[in-house]
Amino acid sequence: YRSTPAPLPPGPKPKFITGNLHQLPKTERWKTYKEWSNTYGPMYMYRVFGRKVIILNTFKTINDLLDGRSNLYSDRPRSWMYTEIVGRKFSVFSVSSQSPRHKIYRKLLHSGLNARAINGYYNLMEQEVRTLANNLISSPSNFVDHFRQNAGAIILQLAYGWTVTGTRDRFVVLMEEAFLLNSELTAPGKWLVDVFPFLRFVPSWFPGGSFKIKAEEFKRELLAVDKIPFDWAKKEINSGNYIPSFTSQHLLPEDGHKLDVEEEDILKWTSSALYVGGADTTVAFMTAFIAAMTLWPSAQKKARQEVDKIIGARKPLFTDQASMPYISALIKEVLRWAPPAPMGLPHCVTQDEIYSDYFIPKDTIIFANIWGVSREEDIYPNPEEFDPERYLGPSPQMDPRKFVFGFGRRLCPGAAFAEASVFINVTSLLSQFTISKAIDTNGAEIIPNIEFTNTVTSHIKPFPCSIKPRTDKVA
Ligand code: HEM
Repeated sequence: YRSTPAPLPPGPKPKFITGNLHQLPKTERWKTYKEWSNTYGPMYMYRVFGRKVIILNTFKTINDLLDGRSNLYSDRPRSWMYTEIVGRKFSVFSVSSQSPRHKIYRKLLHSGLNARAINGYYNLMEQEVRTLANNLISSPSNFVDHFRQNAGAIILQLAYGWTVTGTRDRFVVLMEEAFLLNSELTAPGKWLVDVFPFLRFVPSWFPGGSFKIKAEEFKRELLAVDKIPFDWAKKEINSGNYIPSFTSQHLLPEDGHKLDVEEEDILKWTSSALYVGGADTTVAFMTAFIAAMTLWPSAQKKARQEVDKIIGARKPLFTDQASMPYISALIKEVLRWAPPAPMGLPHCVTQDEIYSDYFIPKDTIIFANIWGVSREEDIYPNPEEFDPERYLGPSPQMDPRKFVFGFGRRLCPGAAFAEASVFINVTSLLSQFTISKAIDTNGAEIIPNIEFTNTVTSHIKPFPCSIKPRTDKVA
């Protein structure tokens, strides 16, 4: 133990080798992390084997460090298994903030997701919301599958020019597998090689080396996710018969030059990041929207009044948002009430630091408890209550977009795109459907129990509700 210039942040007492692994919560971990802050304060540290992890639980600590000192706090943790052996080092989500690739990726993503680019996706979103509405009419209880198809169809067409057909679409299934693999691979404390890096030299047939066989499988499968859609798009583009997409726009640059191997690799990683970052999060949002509308009919009623007044029988346009304060507030409130990524993604600090009289060593993993901020009572009184009016009136509460999309140099590049796409979906669904509680066999309303999955993008687990075409409109 070397002496440190200031004490390390407080935290639960670690065990000798495994640290706090045995205490890590298995369900809705953000809730336990918020409870721990009652004991240890807004910033505390735990350990998993030798690795130090800090959880920031208040808007102030998060804003001071991840935004205020973003030049130091925007790295991602490296791990032997995930980033090195399975080879995810160059993925957009894992790339080091110190790698030149980080800036290149962000610039490229911005080119495909900025306000002007988003206008170009309007027809696609509009066409897909019609498919979504038809699917909801024919099988309303499968609403999550329909949201998945909707998000997948928009993003796969945007990224590769791929047209999704049905819920079991080949590429949608491929991408869904990637989510499962990624969450298995990144579970804390799962791989011994991250604790004892010398194990990477052990051959796969030797005791303790079998993880290498698993690693090869993961590598192959994850590579397929990035490569198969990209190679498909390339083939279409070369044939001359293709739907314009992010990939086609960059594979055929205006100056006519042919991409070299490195440029192609960059494009491949950014196209797949669009899907990985964009599909699951919008599904989580739309599911939470349905849950909120089921539980709070008065908010639904007010929102629908605004939709009927401003949009009436025509299609919603992006520009309508400016004249729909209640809908804008409702979208903010869904983001706050059920943040799609409640713990965000891990950040990592690139040098020794002091904050609030505590020492934060270089390479410490930092998580922002986004959900914790959404429940800070000083900022959001009565935080479990879904109430869009928080953001209206003379003294509005803080806009949750300040924290649900992440921080510093890692801020979500898809935020504006996500908002545009959920705006079209939310207004269209409110204008065409009534969402209410399901009725049990005795004719009583079922109050859904809201529970979230413990994953990076957290989804509300299946719950009963009723989604019906509005009786006052023609289905
Ligand atoms: C409601 C929807 C969304 C939410 C709540 C959300 C939230 C987040 C959060 C919390 C992060 C981590 C930021 C950090 O590390 O501090 C992130 C990163 C990212 N998001 Fe989103 N996101 C959403 C939609 C999208 C969409 C639609 C796309 C693309 C089409 C996208 C692409 C990405 C990418 C590529 C990153 C990685 C950025 C990096 O590591 O540099 N996201 N998002």
